[in-house]
Amino acid sequence: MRPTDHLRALSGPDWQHATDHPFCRELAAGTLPLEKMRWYLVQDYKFIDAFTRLLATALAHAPTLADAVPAAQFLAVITGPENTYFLRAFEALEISEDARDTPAAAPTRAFQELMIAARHSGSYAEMLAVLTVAEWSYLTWGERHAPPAPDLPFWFAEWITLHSGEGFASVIAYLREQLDRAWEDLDESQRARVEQIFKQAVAIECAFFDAAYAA
Ligand SMILES: Cc1ncc(CN)c(N)n1
Repeated sequence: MRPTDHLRALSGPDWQHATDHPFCRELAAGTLPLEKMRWYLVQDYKFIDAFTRLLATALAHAPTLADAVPAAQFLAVITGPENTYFLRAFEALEISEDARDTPAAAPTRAFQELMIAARHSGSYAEMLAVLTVAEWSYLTWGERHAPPAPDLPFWFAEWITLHSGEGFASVIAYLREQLDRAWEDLDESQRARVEQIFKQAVAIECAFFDAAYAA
């Protein structure tokens, strides 16, 4: 079994919950209340900040230039089309600067802390564990709902297209391959730590969607 399949299996029912959440089902159906989407966008933009820094740090730890290039290209997507998606959605949904200034909610903080710890760990495998959960879980729900219905407003439709399709699938293939390879060089206690981080990241993905859905 691939190490990343082993890690996913360890996260058990949380994986299913994180990748088939009513929040995403309603988003794809266009029935998600806008207040929930506003909450999600404000909190997720805070997630993106720490995520971008973690991805940049993982890139710096890639063993070769060839291993770093896909991360650099993905970084350009996050800081390009994904960043402008947020800015356009804030404007279209009339989310003011003040509303965006709200403190990070508990699951956002938990994610930020996990990403900051991974970033400072010096361990490429730990960084990849968090990145892989974040992108693989999103690809899984994104693919369930792609392509978006043609009449869906862009703040729903583009969130699906950003997390589905060949280009995004190749990012997850890359992250999984990097983590599978890094895993081979870990000793038992390092593997246990990666397992714990992977499981924790999946649990926080669940908590993040639960909080957005309850907003
Ligand atoms: C909480 C969370 N997890 C993952 C992703 C996917 N980039 C995201 N935008 N937000």
